[in-house]
Amino acid sequence: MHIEVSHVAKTYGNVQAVQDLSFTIPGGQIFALLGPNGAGKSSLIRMLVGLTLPDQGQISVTLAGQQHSSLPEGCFGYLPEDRGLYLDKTVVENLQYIGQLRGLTKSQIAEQLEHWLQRLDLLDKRKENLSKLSKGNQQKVQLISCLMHQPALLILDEPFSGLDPINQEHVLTILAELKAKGTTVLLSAHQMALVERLADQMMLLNKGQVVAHGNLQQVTQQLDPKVSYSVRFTANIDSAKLGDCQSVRHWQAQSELQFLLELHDHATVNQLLQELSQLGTLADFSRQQPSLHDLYLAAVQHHNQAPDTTQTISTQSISEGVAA
Ligand SMILES: Nc1ncnc2c1ncn2[C@@H]1O[C@H](COP(=O)(O)OP(=O)(O)OP(=O)(O)O)[C@@H](O)[C@H]1O
Repeated sequence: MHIEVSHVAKTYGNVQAVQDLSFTIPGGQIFALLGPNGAGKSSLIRMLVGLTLPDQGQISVTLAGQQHSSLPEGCFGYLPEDRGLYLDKTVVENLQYIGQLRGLTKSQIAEQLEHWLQRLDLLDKRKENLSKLSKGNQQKVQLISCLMHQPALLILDEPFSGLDPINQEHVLTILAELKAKGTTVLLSAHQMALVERLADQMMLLNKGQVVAHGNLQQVTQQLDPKVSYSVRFTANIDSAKLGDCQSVRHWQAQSELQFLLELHDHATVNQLLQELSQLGTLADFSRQQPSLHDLYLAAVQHHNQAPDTTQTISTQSISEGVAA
């Protein structure tokens, strides 16, 4: 299994939902699409599963040595954004029906049901109508419906949405186990902290464009993290004097005593400490590493403000706006 997406674009009316996207998913990888609402994640997924066609570009899928222009029926499990099970049927009825559609035998269905209902803590809900289940439990049933036929590829549109932290961890573990068995996974998500623990590749989208793409290290680099330093003084200082420090490029007050500082490129931490100690007694000093989540928020904000959004922000600073 190998998926190649080449210069794919999709427009709805005057909305460019997906703009010239290219990427490759080698078999056995977990590939995550991230991005704010309307970034184009679901539009891309719908093209991949063949629900819509790209306006431009190609999708090529290599499966067992054969090339296809879309995903062959039956080789993948798809969790759609609009969940599609029968609310007036029980959990078991829904899953039996899906299993039959997938060509599983009765005993295979029974085996899969036993395994997954137990795994996802749904055994006691098996005879309940879906309409009686919480959103999170409905989501878990929907997930089982994608897993029952043990597909080589899983395409999951927001698999973590509606799940509590414990169930998010459950799903994370299940996906990691499936990957270990060779399953390829393409998922979209908003939960960056979860995805960064799981994904081999991440593609961060905004307005249908790539903001950053690669493994965690590459994506972090592309988002151009600026290291900053947090300092807390034991007593009030004349904060205006922070702007006079030779080593300080930007500063921002976090409280009366605490400040966030960014260094000039040529400045050293020693120089900073010396200058700060002349302003007051330091109670605390630490290096701040922004999380991927924070970097991403800043990058999307920057991308949205840029007059020409066909440029990616990968080489631009994400730390503007902190008044000196
Ligand atoms: N069928 C459609 N008809 C018209 N516009 C659409 C259609 N599907 C998507 N769009 C538009 O395309 C853009 C991308 O939407 P898409 O659903 O792909 O984003 P998304 O990243 O999946 O967002 P979310 O995180 O909210 O699910 C949005 O502006 C959306 O309004």
